[in-house]
Amino acid sequence: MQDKTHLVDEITGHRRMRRNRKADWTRRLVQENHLTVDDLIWPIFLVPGTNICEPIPAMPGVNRMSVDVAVEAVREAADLGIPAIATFPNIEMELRDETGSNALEASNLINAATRAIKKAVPNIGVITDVALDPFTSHGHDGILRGDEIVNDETVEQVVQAAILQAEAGSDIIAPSEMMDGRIGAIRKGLDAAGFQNVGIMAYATKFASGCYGPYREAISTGGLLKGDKKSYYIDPANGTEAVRDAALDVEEGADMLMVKPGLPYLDICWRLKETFGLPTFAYQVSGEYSMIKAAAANGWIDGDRVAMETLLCFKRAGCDGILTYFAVDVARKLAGKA
Ligand SMILES: NCc1[nH]cc(CCC(=O)O)c1CC(=O)O
Repeated sequence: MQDKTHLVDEITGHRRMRRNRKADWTRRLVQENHLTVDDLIWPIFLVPGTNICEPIPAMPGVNRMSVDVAVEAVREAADLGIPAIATFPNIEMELRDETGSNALEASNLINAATRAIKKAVPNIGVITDVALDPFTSHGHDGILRGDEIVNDETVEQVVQAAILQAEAGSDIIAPSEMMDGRIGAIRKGLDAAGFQNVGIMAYATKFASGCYGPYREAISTGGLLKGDKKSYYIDPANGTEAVRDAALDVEEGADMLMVKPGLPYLDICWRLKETFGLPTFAYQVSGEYSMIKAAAANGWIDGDRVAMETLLCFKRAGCDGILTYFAVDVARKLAGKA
């Protein structure tokens, strides 16, 4: 019989991958990617009123907050070193209409929150979405005429909404509605209004995903949505189309790119970073968060460990940062406070 040790040596020669893995110190020494608090963007949900902090059942650990409560939560996030937040409003049903006209109110919920947050916590970045879905009675991101989401009219309105958000103090406009030509139009509109320093993070590749369910519960659009968003979001089957779509956003003046959802689309993160070299972000969306939370609640996975692993994987895939509902928990953990 042949000597088994000898057999392994013959196959691997002197190469032994496990030498670098043998101890904690070697593993730390060769670690290629790291997650730090600087990588985190925290998405938060807003509700009208005061002193409200209501749990979102489909997203355990995530709350809808009135502006006063949100300000304190954002202060804690800033103290932990989180660089930026992204805000999403749950607008009163009475204010929602066919065209999402509340998006054009200078003091609507999202703008009121931006003003209060920038006043109380000036050193945290505020990123605001200009899609119309929180404001429309049909839950679509744009203006619905018949059964069509009309592109150019939506873009015009989105530009006006972006200018109002910039006036309120938003640092970065993040348009998620995937209308064609929106990045260029928003850039022009912001510049003409004197907001050359307000950036644009393009939801460059937003896919028609099943992973947005809990978010729609959070801002109460789930029950409203007629049909689906396949006529404006990208087909999950299409990678090359996603790169082309992002190329237009880059050409039109995007400062940063985002991929959404995150984990099932790591190949897109990688391709965008390799192709354009712009700061590239992933949005680990509500469904991704809830899947981890649900499995952890059942005792099937170690939720904290899996959350950290997924975030690190975004870094490995080339992302400069991640929008994640885990941001505050993770920041606490990174600071040794949890
Ligand atoms: N403009 C829509 C929008 N803005 C943020 C999310 C999803 C975020 C998440 O799931 O965490 C969506 C998706 C949608 O409802 O179609």
